[in-house]
Amino acid sequence: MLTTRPSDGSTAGRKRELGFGHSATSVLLPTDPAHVEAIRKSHERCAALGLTRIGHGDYTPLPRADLAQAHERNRRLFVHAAPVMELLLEQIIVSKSMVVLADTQGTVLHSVGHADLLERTAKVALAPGVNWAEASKGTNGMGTALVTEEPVFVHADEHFMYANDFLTCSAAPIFDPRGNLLGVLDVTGDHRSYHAHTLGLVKMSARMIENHWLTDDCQHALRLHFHSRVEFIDTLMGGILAVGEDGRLLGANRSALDLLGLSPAGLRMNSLESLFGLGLAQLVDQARSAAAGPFALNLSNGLQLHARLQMNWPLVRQGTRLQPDDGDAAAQPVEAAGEAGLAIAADMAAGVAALGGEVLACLREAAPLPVRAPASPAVLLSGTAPRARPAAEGELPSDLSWLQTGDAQLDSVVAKLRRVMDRDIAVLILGETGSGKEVLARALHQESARARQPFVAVNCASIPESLIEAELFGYEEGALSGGRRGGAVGRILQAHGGTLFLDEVGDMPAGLQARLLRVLQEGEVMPLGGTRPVPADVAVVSATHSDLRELVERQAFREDLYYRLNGLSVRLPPLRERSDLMALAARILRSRCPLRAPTLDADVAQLLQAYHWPGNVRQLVNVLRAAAAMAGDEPTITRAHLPDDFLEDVQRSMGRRRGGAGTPAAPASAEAPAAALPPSGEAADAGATLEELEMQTILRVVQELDGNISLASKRLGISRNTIYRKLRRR
Ligand SMILES: Nc1ncnc2c1ncn2[C@@H]1O[C@H](COP(=O)(O)OP(=O)(O)OP(=O)(O)O)[C@@H](O)[C@H]1O
Repeated sequence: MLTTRPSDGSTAGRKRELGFGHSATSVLLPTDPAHVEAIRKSHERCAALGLTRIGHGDYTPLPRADLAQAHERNRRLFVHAAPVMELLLEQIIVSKSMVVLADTQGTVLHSVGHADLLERTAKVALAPGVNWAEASKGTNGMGTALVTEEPVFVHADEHFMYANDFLTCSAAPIFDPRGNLLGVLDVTGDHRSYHAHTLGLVKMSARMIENHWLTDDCQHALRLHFHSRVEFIDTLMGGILAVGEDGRLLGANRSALDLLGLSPAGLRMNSLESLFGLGLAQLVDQARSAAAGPFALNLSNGLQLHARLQMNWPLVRQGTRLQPDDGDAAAQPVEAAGEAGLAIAADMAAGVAALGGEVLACLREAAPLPVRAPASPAVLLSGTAPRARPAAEGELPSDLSWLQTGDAQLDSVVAKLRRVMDRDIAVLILGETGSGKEVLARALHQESARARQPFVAVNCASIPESLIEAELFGYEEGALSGGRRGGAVGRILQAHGGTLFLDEVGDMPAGLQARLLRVLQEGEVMPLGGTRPVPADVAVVSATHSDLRELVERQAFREDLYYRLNGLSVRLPPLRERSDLMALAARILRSRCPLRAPTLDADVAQLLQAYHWPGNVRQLVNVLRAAAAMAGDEPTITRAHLPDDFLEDVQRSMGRRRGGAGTPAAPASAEAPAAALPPSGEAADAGATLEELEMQTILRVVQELDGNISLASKRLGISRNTIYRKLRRR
């Protein structure tokens, strides 16, 4: 523990006595004014949010279903990060620390470290599902790095809450090649395990994840690797630019932005021509004439860079354009396709060497007890990095056929979509909440020619109205008070080349509808505060549970936008109308327990088939996940394993059906759960409309659960967004 705590929480007097194992040693903490200022500002933010230093924060993990959704949303990040995290852990294994990955909301997605590494309490607090956003835990590595979007080190009493004084954290944000924040990587340990190089290792690891993301994203694009020093081209310090066949810049790693002095928004405004004064064909010619070696590139500011080109397909020249070879034997790949990016392990080994060979030695020496033997250099260099496990929950569709589990209505939806695919026809998906609209949109993207490009989902109902414009269109630096340095690329441009999924599109504010229409018609976006429109090539898929036509009639939705979005509309059937419930159930159980999925006993199967599923597939997923957990190692799920609230609901709806009383067994509205759950305690208002009954039920459940929207969403079988939206409209 720290021997002293400055009464004002300041970071002055930074030479602190730290107990290190049994032998106390003194450590010089960073005195960099920028660091001191960053911590001070973070404390100010926490105080402004009403947090107190004596507060403890809530360490309850997200409910399982919400965590599964977070895993699903961040599956790609996990796949790229997991092997890097294992290797990072190897480097710090002796330092009593955990390596943690959190999403942009600060929710822990994955953490690795040995059970003995941290005291149990801290280990539990770093478990998946716990939130470390600055707004909930005060100043801390993950939360503060997410707010500032800069790497940060938070040591001992630099944490805003005294409860976290015993920790030391080093965190670095992770960005995609277009500059969008993906999450944060962090090393947290007992404060006695402080080591000056940890932040360096974390930054390096975050860059490694970003480089692998870029290489994967742009594996069919041409990549320019460069640095001002030739020996650094293929190191973590090397810049990488991904270039499209037409010379457009598709993405860059952080080193490239640093070397070129560009922000992510600035990248979009530039091309090969504007940066290097060269077209793509000339660049390739230059690379070829340099034979196998690097070639020189001159920036307009006079700086000389050394570069090499890499692509995974041969190019042929067509006049001034280049295009993939269609069989011309004379066309040579600029470089052999075998090298699909640097191996992660080799990256780490090179990175450690770059940080200074003494790092590992220091970390090892500092440790009183090596917990696990570090990987041998042979393992580090051979490229046999630990493989990422597939995310435990939530399979993702690989294409449309993934959705064909035996329902004729679904088959017909898939057939229609295949007919319009890749034809620049906007698709509108209609369906009740939880029926799988986003899953269908993803499957469509995966099967389309745009599959290697981004799929960007925007939930128009969950973004506050004041932020949605900046979120969609992006902004230039200075255009937004409180905006980030360098501006931000909006969601539309993030989807460039890929698919933009507008969920709950009926909730888009009226003012924005006109701007969106212009983007769709003109194929370009003007970021807030921008002076030049930026081309945006996106396939648009939108979804809604509302009756858009009715919104148009009520003039709540623009008719011209409606027709623009509705090139083809398809209706996803609600689960109660589907004939493939058993096949879906089997899939969900398989994804939950891949090795030994339990089966359903006949009674449960009958019950599931008779139920009307107001929350659709989402509710089925929740019920089966809970039942599978209850069943544990038992091979069959019986009624006893089903959640109580679900059984009560089944009984209530069956009772209603038996009693008749004119109550439909299946809800009539898309947002139907309220119809399935009339208010308990007092009798429902006989004269109330279905909508009013629904609202009464939502309010009752939210009240019963002390305002816990996540639990209410599980109980009602509708998404949290839907609850928030309905409560807002009250
Ligand atoms: N065919 C399917 N197989 C397995 N799981 C599915 C399938 N379709 C949907 N799901 C699961 O059901 C849940 C809800 O799906 P999704 O988010 O796509 O619904 P939605 O209609 O977009 O919901 P909302 O209207 O609330 O946004 C997710 O957990 C998803 O993984």
